[in-house]
Formats: sequence, structure tokens, C-alpha cells
Amino acid sequence: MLGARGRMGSEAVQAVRRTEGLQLVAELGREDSLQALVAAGAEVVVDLTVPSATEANVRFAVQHGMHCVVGTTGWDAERLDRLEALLAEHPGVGVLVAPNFSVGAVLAMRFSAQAARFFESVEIVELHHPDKVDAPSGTAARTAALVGQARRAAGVAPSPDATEQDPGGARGALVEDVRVHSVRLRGLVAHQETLLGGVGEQLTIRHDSFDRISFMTGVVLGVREVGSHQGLTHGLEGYLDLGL
Ligand SMILES: NC(=O)c1ccc[n+]([C@@H]2O[C@H](COP(=O)([O-])OP(=O)(O)OC[C@H]3O[C@@H](n4cnc5c(N)ncnc54)[C@H](O)[C@@H]3O)[C@@H](O)[C@H]2O)c1
Ligand SMILES: O=C(O)C1=N[C@H](C(=O)O)CCC1
Repeated sequence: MLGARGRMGSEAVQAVRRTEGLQLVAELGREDSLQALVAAGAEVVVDLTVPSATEANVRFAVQHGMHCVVGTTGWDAERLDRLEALLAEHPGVGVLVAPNFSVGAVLAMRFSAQAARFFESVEIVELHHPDKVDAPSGTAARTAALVGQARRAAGVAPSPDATEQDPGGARGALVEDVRVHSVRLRGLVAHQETLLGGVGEQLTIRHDSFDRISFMTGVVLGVREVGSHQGLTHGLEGYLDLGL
């Protein structure tokens, strides 16, 4: 477990400990050497660290033949491409990069993509605890990418927007032609709304993680499954039969 003393890592340590058939062999933090993974004989590495460290961590694990379950954010298209190239040199190794481990969030992303082409406007609001270091959230970036792809594939124009002046960035970030707004508020854990607007109607697809326990079923599923999914899987849905 990398990032074992963090908010997610400490919860995941407990989840692995209470899961029959899994053995936790190493709990590493920022100061620890990755060589400890090799010394401990780790078969699967779980990365719950920080965007600036995750790529090097995963590359080390893959180069040493260890499968990886990655929940850390920051995996943009360039990083994913580099990882796929590395995995091609290490057949037999599997990596799951999951922007969100909660089943509800995975479904909300999928539902957002399904609905995206039926509405003239779509914007995403993500709301998280104020200790989060990155914005927009990985989940929002992934949702925007899926929504943007679905709209482009269906020939839907970008959402209309008459804004001419926005010196402070009040209209949010533009991710794949979709506006994303990031709220940071004490008391929150992880929440997201996809707002879809048409003439005279609105559909809101909302997901709330009230507790980090909501991510643990996905983490454990990832650890159990990653060894039988060679190469890169982007999104927990790759291990789920969503039936959609
Ligand atoms: N995929 C998901 O479902 C999901 C859910 C929650 C959080 N996250 C993501 O997981 C990451 C961690 O979130 P958090 O809230 O636990 O953050 P956190 O800051 O509480 O924990 C990160 C931990 O990683 C440690 N760390 C930093 N660099 C390291 C390194 N090189 N090696 C080992 N440990 C290192 C830090 O010291 C810290 O203890 C973030 O990117 C967050 O967005 C993903
Ligand atoms: O708490 C966080 O940080 C979270 N990070 C992920 C993201 O950025 O989408 C998943 C939700 C919680």
C-alpha cells in the first residue's frame, strides 16, 4: 500500500486487512523506498498517493512485475499513453487506473455519458473536502471526457454560452468542451452533479460519497481482479458487468 497513512490509504489498509485471501505485506509513505515492495514480495501495489508521485510509483511497480491498482488522480492522456507503452514491454502485468472506486460514481459517470447527447447544455459541478490538492477532481475530468466524447460522436454542438467577460474564471474550467466547476467545502467528502439542460427541462445526475468506505469495495475488487486483466484498464467499469 503506497500512501498508507493518508485518508484513502489508511482506510484501504483496513479494508485489505479485513478481507479474507488478501495479505498486506508493505505499508509505505512518502519517505519510504519503493524497494521495500520488492523486499516484501508484493504481488499487487495499491497507489493512493499524490498526482506528482503516482506515475513514478506505477512505473517502478510495472518494471518489477507487480500489478497495480491506482486511485490517485493526475492520470491525463499523456501519462496513460506512456503507461500503455511500458505495459507493452511487460506482458502479463495488469494496471487498473480508477478515477473513482465507488460503484455509484462509476454509474453516475456512465449515466452522464448516456444522457449527454439528448440535451443542449451540460455542465459538471464537483464538490470535495478542502484538503484536496487537485482541481478539477479526477472523477469530474473523466466524466467530462466521457460526456464530451459522447456528444462529439452524436454530432452535438458544444453547450451554448454567451459569456463575453469572465476575468476571474467564474465559468469554470473547460474540459473536453464541458464546463467543470470545483467547490471545496469543509464537511464534504466527494460529491458530483452533472447538470443537463434542455428547453424547459433539466436532468441532474448526482452522486455523493459521504464516507471513504464507499470506495473500499472497488479497491478490494481491483486488488482481487487486476492480476487477471493484463495491460491497462481505465475505470473500474472494466471489471464490472454494468449491463448497459
Ligand atoms: N479513485 C478513488 O476512488 C479515490 C477516492 C479518494 C481519493 N482519491 C485520490 O487518491 C489520492 C489520495 O487521496 P487522499 O485523500 O488519501 O490524500 P492524502 O493526502 O490524505 O494521502 C496521500 C498520502 O500519500 C503520501 N505520499 C505522498 N507521496 C508519496 C510517495 N511518493 N510514496 C508513498 N506515499 C506518498 C502522503 O504522505 C499522504 O500520506 C488523491 O489523488 C485523491 O484524489 C481517489
Ligand atoms: O477525496 C478525493 O481527493 C477524491 N478524489 C477522487 C477524484 O479526484 O475524483 C475521487 C473522489 C475523492
